[in-house]
Amino acid sequence: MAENKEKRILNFVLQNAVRGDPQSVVDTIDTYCSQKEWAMNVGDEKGLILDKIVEETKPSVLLELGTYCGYSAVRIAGLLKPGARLLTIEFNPDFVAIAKQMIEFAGVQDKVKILEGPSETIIPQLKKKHEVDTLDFVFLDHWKDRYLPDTVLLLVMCGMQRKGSVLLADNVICPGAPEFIKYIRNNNHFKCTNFPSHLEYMKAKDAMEKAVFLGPGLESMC
Ligand SMILES: CNc1ncnc2c1ncn2[C@@H]1O[C@H](/C=C/CNC(=O)c2cc(-c3ccc(F)cc3)cc(O)c2O)[C@@H](O)[C@H]1O
Ligand SMILES: [Mg+2]
Repeated sequence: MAENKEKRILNFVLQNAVRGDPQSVVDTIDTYCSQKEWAMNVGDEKGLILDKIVEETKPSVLLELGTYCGYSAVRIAGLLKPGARLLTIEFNPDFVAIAKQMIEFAGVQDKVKILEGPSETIIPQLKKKHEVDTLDFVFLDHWKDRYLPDTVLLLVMCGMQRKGSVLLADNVICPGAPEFIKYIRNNNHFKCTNFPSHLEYMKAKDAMEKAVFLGPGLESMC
């Protein structure tokens, strides 16, 4: 198996984190990625913003786009109430394998289900194949130019957002998601809040955008 950065991150966790302890896994990844090799995890500073928004939303059904190594999946799962579940979509099979082991090591495999494949294919399957009625929380952290099309897909799938559903997008400054931001801030069915922060493990400015769905207008009733 080719040794790559993601494998080195996983091995560092397996050797240094406490099995069954999500916070320990998150802290260990942050230690490795801040001291040894940078990686595109949401990280500790933006992670605290993510934590707060998950805790105040008290979601039961969550979706993440872009699992990568499973850092945010483990972080979110550690905050969920009993019975709540996180579906996380990832199309890179190598990253799926890494994230699966990361999630199992953290002991949150009963709360997290990795859906392997492209979001544009899996989102339309959520209702029928994955028994999702509506989503309480969606974390966008995949390719930045896919934030907008996938948000529209989630809305168009009718009922994928209920009144009060929360969309949280990483990296709206760095690398940036300008089309998504323009759309969501001008859509009067969403109430948006920006959370300034910094790029994970760096000094560069970044931000997260929270968009609360206010409910469908008559024109979008399905
Ligand atoms: C399009 N549909 C898709 N369906 C399923 N999985 C998808 C996916 N797109 C991407 N993915 C996966 O999500 C992940 C992609 C994440 C993209 N994230 C970034 O590009 C990113 C990039 C930076 C970054 C910032 C500054 C810089 F200099 C270099 C990088 C920081 C971040 O926090 C980021 O999230 C991968 O695991 C990829 O395989
Ligand atoms: Mg990110």
